[in-house]
Amino acid sequence: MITASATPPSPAQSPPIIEAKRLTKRFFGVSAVDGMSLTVGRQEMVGLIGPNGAGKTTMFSLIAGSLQPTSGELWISGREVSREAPEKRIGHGLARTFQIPKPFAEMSVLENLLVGGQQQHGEGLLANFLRPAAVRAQEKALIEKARGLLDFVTLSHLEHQPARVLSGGQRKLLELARVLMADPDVILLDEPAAGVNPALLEVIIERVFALNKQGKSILLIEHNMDMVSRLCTRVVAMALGRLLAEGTPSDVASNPAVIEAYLGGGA
Ligand SMILES: Nc1ncnc2c1ncn2[C@@H]1O[C@H](COP(=O)(O)OP(=O)(O)OP(=O)(O)O)[C@@H](O)[C@H]1O
Repeated sequence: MITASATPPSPAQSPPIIEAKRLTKRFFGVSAVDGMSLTVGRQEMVGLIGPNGAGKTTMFSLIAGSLQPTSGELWISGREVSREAPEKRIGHGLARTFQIPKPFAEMSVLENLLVGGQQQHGEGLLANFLRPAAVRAQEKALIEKARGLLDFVTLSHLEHQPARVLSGGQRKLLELARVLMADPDVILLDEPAAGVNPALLEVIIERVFALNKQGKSILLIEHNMDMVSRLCTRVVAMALGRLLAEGTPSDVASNPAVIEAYLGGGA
């Protein structure tokens, strides 16, 4: 018998896609992140701000799994993943971009998307020998997907160019396309506006907005408050590894403790 409980939960009812509970990371006795909690709801776009050295990037590394917490817990979609490897978290729909993308400079823009390390039949010589048609079909599908994503990030015209010719902003767009190859549900975006010229910045803002509208949850580290307030409904501010304030972009930007942290470089 079908009951009401068989209905899939709405975004509002389902557990947060990211839930960090009292995360702490100490390096040689110094706490880069110190009892930090935050949540990102399904289809939510949350800004993570704070002065240099606040612990934002360390927080991303703890969420992505490239760093293990000294203490605290991390949950993805209601499942505890605190000790899981980064690859397993990717399998749970989590992706992360880097502040300074490092594409393979001599490979073409398209090839950079194809080396994304997806599970392919063609990975083994044996598979190539035994199932050549399946391998070819999968390669074709991957190329089509990569081309679609290059179109989405407005880089189609550069498909065959080596990645080294890309500007800083174009590298950010390629980085976005790279993580989209894995079909993530939630994306950790690390300073997508840094070093990007104003024209391309508008493209990045518009593309990030479109991804959120498509249903992707986003946690955005950004110093550009204009971008944060245009994109995010909720902002989390941290300083000295701790939560400082949380609320709407305008509430957080006018919070005296946040202003003091930016002026004084701490909290
Ligand atoms: N691997 C490490 N070893 C030692 N200390 C570290 C390490 N990584 C980060 N830290 C320290 O932890 C603190 C937080 O750094 P983090 O890079 O997370 O800050 P941030 O908010 O991302 O800064 P920014 O805005 O400048 O990128 C800093 O004091 C930094 O020096």
